[in-house]
Formats: sequence, C-alpha cells, structure tokens
Amino acid sequence: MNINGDPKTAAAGSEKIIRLLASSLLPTRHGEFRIHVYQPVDETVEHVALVKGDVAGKDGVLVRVHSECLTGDVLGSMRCDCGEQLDAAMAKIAEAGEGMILYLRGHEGRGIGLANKIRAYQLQDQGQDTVEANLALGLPVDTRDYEVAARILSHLGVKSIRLMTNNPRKMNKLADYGVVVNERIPVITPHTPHNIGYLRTKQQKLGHMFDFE
Ligand SMILES: Nc1nc2c(ncn2[C@@H]2O[C@H](COP(=O)(O)OP(=O)(O)OP(=O)(O)O)[C@@H](O)[C@H]2O)c(=O)[nH]1
Repeated sequence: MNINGDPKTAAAGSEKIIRLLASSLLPTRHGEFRIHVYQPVDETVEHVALVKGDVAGKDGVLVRVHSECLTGDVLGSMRCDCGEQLDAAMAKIAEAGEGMILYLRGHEGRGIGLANKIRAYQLQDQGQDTVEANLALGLPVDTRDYEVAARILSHLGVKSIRLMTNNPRKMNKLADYGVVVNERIPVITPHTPHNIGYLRTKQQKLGHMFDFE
C-alpha cells in the first residue's frame, strides 16, 4: 500500500475511524524507519506507527504494541521496564529488517495519565505495589484499549503478527479487535533493584509472563 502522507481514513461502521495525518522517513539509532502519525476522528491524541520494511500483505509481521511511558521511554526511569523494552523491540526489528512499533499515546500509567502515575509512585515508595497504588487513588488498574492498534495494522495491510510482549492479555485484547496473532515473543529486559518489585507484581497480579530464575 502506498503511504504518502496524505490524510486518509481506515475502518468503518461502529469501528473507531482513524486518519493518517503524516508520514516521513525517520533515521534512528536502530537504523531507518518510516514514521506514520495516526489520529482517531473526533479525538486529539496522536499515535505513531514506526515501520521498517514493507509490511503490507505480510503474515507474521514482528510487532511491538507499546504503551506510552514518558518516564521510562524518554527520561530513562528505572522504576519500570518500558524504556528498555522499547529499545529491545526496535533492535529486534532492525535485526529482522522488517516490523513495526505501534506507540500508543493516552496509555500513560496504564491509562490513568502521567500525574496520577506519579502520585501512584509516591504511594509505591510508601510500600504499596503498582496495583494497590492505582486502587488507593480510586483509579482503575488498567484502562488501556487496543482498538487503535488494530485499525492501524489493518490500514497498513498487515495480515497477521508476531507480538513482542510479556502480557498475554494484550494478545487477547488485540484478537478481540480482529488482529491475528500467530505468536507471542517475550521482551525480557534485565531486572534491577529499582524495578524488580514492579516486575514481580506484574507477574503475580497482572498475568505477565517472566521467568526470574
Ligand atoms: N499506573 C502505573 N503505570 C505504570 C507503572 N509503571 C509503568 N506504568 C505504565 O504501564 C504501561 C506499560 O505497561 P506494562 O504493564 O509495563 O506492560 P504491558 O504493556 O502490559 O506489557 P508488555 O508488552 O510486556 O510491556 C506504560 O503506560 C507505563 O506508563 C506504575 O507503577 N503505575
């Protein structure tokens, strides 16, 4: 499919409609990607597809669906594994020569937003875990929705994916929106004293698959 940066729309009926707002080449430390910016109609949030190679019409495309994490992805926070996972996923795609990162905005803090995530960190410093802290703030544990990711994959003509994640629920949520997930590829990053508690809680309470041995 020819993506040239002209605004286009994808999906119809009761599905969320997305527009392609802009595209460009993006040289990165993991080589050259193509960046596409998408926006659901009637929403202001902009999402990113970072694509390497020609993925249209392909099966088993290597995909990382990544939730925005300003502290981890941009600031190098070691409280979580987000930044390292993003880097590892880009490296794997670069090595494979084909694949994509779907960078979902509005997912910050598993959907509660940046300020609330930082409030949750304060509670975590007082002994609560990442799940308890959200609940103590009167907020849901995880409100993330993956319809935009499904619509972008469809717009880019991807037929099926190999999903880089430790979160089986993410696979199921994407499948609910019609994404064919052939395989789950773990994205394991080294644990540190700063994030080991967070990773253990993800494993024990949120269903993430890690092997700490
Ligand atoms: N509320 C809250 N959100 C967090 C915390 N640490 C990281 N996050 C957010 O969690 C999101 C990433 O979700 P994770 O549960 O780490 O991972 P995942 O996307 O479900 O699964 P993977 O594909 O394996 O990474 C990002 O939006 C982060 O901002 C935290 O302590 N509290």
